[in-house]
Amino acid sequence: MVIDFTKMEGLGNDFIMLDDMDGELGKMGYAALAKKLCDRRFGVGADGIILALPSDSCDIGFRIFNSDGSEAEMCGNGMRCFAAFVNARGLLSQSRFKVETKAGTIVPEIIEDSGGGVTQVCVDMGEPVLTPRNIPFDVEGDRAVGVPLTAYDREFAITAVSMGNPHAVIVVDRLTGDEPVTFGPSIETYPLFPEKTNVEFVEVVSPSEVKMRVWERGAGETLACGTGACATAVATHLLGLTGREVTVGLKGGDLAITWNESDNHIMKTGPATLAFEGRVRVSL
Ligand SMILES: N[C@H](CCC[C@H](N)C(=O)O)C(=O)O
Repeated sequence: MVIDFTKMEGLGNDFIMLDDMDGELGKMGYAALAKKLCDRRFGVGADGIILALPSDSCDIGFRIFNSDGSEAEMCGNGMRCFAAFVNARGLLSQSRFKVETKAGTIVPEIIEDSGGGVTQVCVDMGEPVLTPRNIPFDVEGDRAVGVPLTAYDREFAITAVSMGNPHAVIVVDRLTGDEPVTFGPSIETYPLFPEKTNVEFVEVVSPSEVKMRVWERGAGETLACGTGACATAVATHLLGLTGREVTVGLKGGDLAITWNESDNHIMKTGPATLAFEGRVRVSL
């Protein structure tokens, strides 16, 4: 099958954007397609694929598959790219729309075309989920804040948050940068996370600024993680370390996160960038 695609990235977290409104790609199997296309040697190369799909409940549907073929409930950087993609393809004409995802209804709004293929997008990411059984994180209680967990003979204090997808946020005194590859794989697959987890290592710079490095479930270390930035802002606020407006500094750049006191929604603002468009012949 010959497939037209658009390659986009949000702070270096890169995705192959695919229009599957006619369902033809789904017949190949999205998981196998993701593994094939995301391979950085034998394919196009990306952290994941993102599909535009019909929806009965929202303006449009969204699914994301990691580079290992696993499906995630949501993707924050990918949602910004998705908004710019569906707008550029004319699938939707409005700048603010409702998207059906496995994490519920998500509302992106295109706020500025910065030129050069860069679009600024603000996404209403919905409410964070803090109850461990709904993350899921198999510990008692109605919140998991600073829960001790040992990996590689080192104890970590885990604050678990779901943004539709699970996150284990760990605050460290000072980031060395090698935490994700050193500790990420063992925490991602820790038995207390029955659906595995994304893992964020965080250094608090001030009450309004943190630095974060991430090991993503199903993708490994990435340059940025949008849902992870939201989970980080929630976790550091719960720990009393930051306010409700936080700039999260990632390897790929900064994301502005606000956790609204009024409606408990998380707002995330950042860029979506067009890398290139292409056509690929795939046989699975
Ligand atoms: N690897 C994640 C999905 C992508 C999330 C990340 N790229 C983002 O920007 O939120 C998971 O399996 O939950």
